[in-house]
Amino acid sequence: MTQDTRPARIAIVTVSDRASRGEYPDKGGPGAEDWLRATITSPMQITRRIIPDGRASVAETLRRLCDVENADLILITGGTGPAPRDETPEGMGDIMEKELPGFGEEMRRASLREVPTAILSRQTAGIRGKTLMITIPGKPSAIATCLDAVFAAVPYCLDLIGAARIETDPARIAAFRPKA
Ligand SMILES: Nc1ncnc2c1ncn2[C@@H]1O[C@H](COP(=O)(O)OP(=O)(O)OP(=O)(O)O)[C@@H](O)[C@H]1O
Ligand SMILES: Nc1nc2c(c(=O)[nH]1)N[C@H]1C(S)=C(S)[C@@H](COP(=O)(O)O)O[C@H]1N2
Repeated sequence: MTQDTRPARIAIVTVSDRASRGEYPDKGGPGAEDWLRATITSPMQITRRIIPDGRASVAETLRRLCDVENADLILITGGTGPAPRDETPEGMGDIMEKELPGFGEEMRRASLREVPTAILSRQTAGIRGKTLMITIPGKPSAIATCLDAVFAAVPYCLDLIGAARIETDPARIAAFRPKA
């Protein structure tokens, strides 16, 4: 395990046909950024993208963020459901090297306390190189629900893959590092 002390590079990708066309303002991207800024206390650089739904659109965007922009962490919101245009998991699946299914299991469990349709989301997480990618449903309120449920494991996951080290505000998320 190598430890990287540079500022963490974090990307937030909103996947939505209508938000990408400007038919409604994107609330997911700003919501995710606010959540991260309130939670992560170590230096970070956050970038945001809004892209249309679709397997190729998601795969190309994530590949570039991983391989060219060297993101440590990517949050992807939207396109995880069963509708024909919902292909975020397929797009991420095309470029990820390892899946971390526990993320999806726990995020769905937390969401199920709020909406019975939580089981319609195929959200998951995966690794490509030194990048952790986490998918979240498009509903803006799902961001806090899902990140609250899993983020305690994210700093150690980043340690394990050789990504930047991040610290969190323990009042919001107590990062768990079993070998610290
Ligand atoms: N990025 C977003 N910003 C604001 N609201 C959103 C966003 N994504 C989803 N929503 C809201 O959540 C609802 C359900 O999300 P869902 O992803 O199913 O939308 P959708 O109808 O598939 O959107 P789109 O056609 O743009 O992909 C949407 O109808 C919209 O009201
Ligand atoms: N926390 C939370 N999870 C949620 C929802 C929600 O409103 N809140 N919506 C569900 C619904 S209705 C769908 S269709 C799926 C997929 O949403 P997506 O296609 O926008 O990713 O997420 C599910 N998970």
